[in-house]
Amino acid sequence: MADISVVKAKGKWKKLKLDSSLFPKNEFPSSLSCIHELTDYEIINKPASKSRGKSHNSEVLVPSIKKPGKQKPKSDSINSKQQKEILIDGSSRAEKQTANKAQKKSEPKTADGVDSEGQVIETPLLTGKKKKKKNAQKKKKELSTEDTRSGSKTNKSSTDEKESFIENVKSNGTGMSNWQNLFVPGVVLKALQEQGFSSPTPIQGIALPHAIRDRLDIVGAAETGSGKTLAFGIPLIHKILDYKQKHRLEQPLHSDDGKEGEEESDVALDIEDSDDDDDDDEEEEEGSDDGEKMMEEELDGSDVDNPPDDEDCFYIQESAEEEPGSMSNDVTSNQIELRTGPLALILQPTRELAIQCVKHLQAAAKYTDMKIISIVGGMAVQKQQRILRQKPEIIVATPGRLWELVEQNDPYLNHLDEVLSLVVDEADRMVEKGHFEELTKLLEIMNSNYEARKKRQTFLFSATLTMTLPGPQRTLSKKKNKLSTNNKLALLMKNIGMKEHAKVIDLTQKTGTVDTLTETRINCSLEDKDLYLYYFLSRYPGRTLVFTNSKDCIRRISSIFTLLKCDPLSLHSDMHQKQRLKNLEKFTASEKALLFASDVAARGLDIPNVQHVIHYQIPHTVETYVHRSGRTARASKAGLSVVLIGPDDMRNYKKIMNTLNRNEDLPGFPVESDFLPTLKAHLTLAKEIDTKEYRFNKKKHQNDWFLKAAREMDMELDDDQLLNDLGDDYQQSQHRAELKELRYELNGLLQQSVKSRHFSAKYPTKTGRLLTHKTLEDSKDAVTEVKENQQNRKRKRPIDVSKTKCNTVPMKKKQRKNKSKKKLKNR
Ligand SMILES: Nc1ncnc2c1ncn2[C@@H]1O[C@H](COP(=O)(O)OP(=O)(O)OP(=O)(O)O)[C@@H](O)[C@H]1O
Repeated sequence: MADISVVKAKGKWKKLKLDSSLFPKNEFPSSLSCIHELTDYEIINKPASKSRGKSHNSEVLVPSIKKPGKQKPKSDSINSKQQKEILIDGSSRAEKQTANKAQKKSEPKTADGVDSEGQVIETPLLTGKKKKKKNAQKKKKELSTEDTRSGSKTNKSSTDEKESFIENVKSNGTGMSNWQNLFVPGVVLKALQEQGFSSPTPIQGIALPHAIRDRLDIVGAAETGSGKTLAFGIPLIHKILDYKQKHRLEQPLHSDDGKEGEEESDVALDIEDSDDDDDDDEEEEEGSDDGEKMMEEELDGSDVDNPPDDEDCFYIQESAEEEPGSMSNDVTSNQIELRTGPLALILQPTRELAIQCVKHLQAAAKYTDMKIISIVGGMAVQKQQRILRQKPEIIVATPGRLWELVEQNDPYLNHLDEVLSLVVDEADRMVEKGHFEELTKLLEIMNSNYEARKKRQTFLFSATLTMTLPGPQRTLSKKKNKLSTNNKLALLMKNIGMKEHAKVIDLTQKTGTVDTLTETRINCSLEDKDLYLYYFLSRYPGRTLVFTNSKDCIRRISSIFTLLKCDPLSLHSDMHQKQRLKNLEKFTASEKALLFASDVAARGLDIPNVQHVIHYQIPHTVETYVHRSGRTARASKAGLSVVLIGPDDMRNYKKIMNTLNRNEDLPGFPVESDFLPTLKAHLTLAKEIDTKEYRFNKKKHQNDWFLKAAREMDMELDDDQLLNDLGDDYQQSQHRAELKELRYELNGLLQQSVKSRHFSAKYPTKTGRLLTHKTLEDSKDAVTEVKENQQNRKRKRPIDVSKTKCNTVPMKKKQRKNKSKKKLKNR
């Protein structure tokens, strides 16, 4: 084990002017905003302890910055505040204070000087005094209760953070500078820049420093499409890069193509040229030239025994710890590290989400050698076991399949309890039926390793997390369900081993949905739902996602709309995984694609530029409404949601609106009724064909099944009794001919353009133009149409919600009585 160098501080920390000449090749690290220099110190060499895992008090690590100029000796002892400033360099004063608080919070939970992950925390030795410790503990207690509370206070502070973040972004303008101070590794920044992510989203801007710099567990709630994946994904990548850097071993260089060397220099573009001046030859060539002394840090950073009880001392570990959040460029694949299991685990509720999450993370980790894979149901188990043998750093999994592999004693998954980071995405969904059991079993295994659990960083994210967590005005319809979900979530947070001082970031709005989403409704009878859907799809072609409450409904409307040449795709849980993914791909590929989906697609799916979401039936829960609607209007883009409200949907619709604090009814979607008769004719014909085909095929299918079963059992069937009557051959061919004719007729109708009914040869000339038939396609985009319609209505007369036919906001009893009295009078 390497010796430890102890630094005895003699001088003061002095702020240096930032100058690109301080860095090799004039590469000024974009994330750096300040450097302090220790003006005088003495290095005392101390032998390192042989025991690992022991606490070490208050190591303070020298920032890995090339020291320019000479150091002026000064006699003052080191000031703790100044030390901290160095370690959280690049952050604002407020951030520094937060960091200090966060440090204080984490101290008493673990051994002194080691944070919850067993990493060295930047607390000076001088805090050893009892009184100060007590104060710090008191403060920590206050802070942690404030943070973990999901009530208004936390919400308010998240809102404040959001406001100040938005202000910052505004004042910074566009450009990657908005990522500064968020401690994003340079390699990741480079990938983000390539993707055009010039600015972090609010959840990213707020979560990243807390996760990376403060190393806090995070409970995050933000609207759909707000970039939550990277809000937890970047800290994960950061942690793994950090880990790899600390645990690299020498490995024969890959001399074949020199690719890695190239990658390395690429990677160095945006990154701080820090302390990667290690023993590795290749890195010496590529790396920094300042000749600073570095050493490898031990796995948990706690290898220092008996630190001197000297207030002015701190340690330089041989690989000097970087400031929290900073990351060197030393992340290429010519290193291996001592690990036997994955470093991070992300749990997702659906297969599609897991696969999508892998894609997002792979894009962000493009310039690292990190392996990120998915373990999901519906794929061959053997194939997944093979992939696990490649030792991926990050596993994104659905609980069911992961548990199956754990049960089969997969050697790599035997080390699941050692992961450094754990994410439970869509956490409120994960505690629902179908996931909770496996999740609990997985957590039991993961938490069996107490030490690892203490070090682990945990993230719980969802767009509707705070709807499930108790809070003001978040009441859900069924109290029983609500309680059980709350209990489960509380249980999850406990079982998951989230730390007491987890940071709760709630950026969800009172209305539950994003500002860029336009929400509308169409009230209609049950039978007319198909007609309005057909109207919408024909008039506003664009990538449209239609949600239904049942698979049977998807099957029915799929076949009708196929006959109507709308080319629908479908997605539901009864489909084979391959077909599901294929359909998703097709939907993503075409700008005018139509997808009929069950709620398996409601959460998380990030399909670019979905223009419209239609709720064919109102969902059963408010969360589902929010998630379904959130498939459009993502990443600040505009989107439209239309709810088709039949009489049966009214109750749930009202409840959802109430839960989402809507004082007004959703605006009605403007429908030009002139087009409806023609569309109805198409639809009627399509339904007739569908019914006839369906009935015949069903009977035929049953007969085939019976005949096959009888053959297998060597039985003779009495045709008349058991088999459906399909008619004789002649009748059957007549039936087929009839269907063919109907199809021919329908196709003929579909080829004609749909015109408005009310056109006559007489027309008003005052307009100065000849009025012609309006065709169905003559329309603006749906969002513009809704907005213009709303403006026109406002101009004409103020909307009195209580008098509109489609009013769905619950009326008070008294109002209702008055209304019926008036009606009686009028009669
Ligand atoms: N900083 C950024 N700038 C621009 N786009 C971003 C940024 N971060 C993420 N995105 C993009 O925004 C989209 C939505 O991100 P993401 O899927 O993470 O949202 P989410 O909050 O998890 O949504 P949901 O709650 O629906 O799961 C993605 O296409 C992602 O690539």
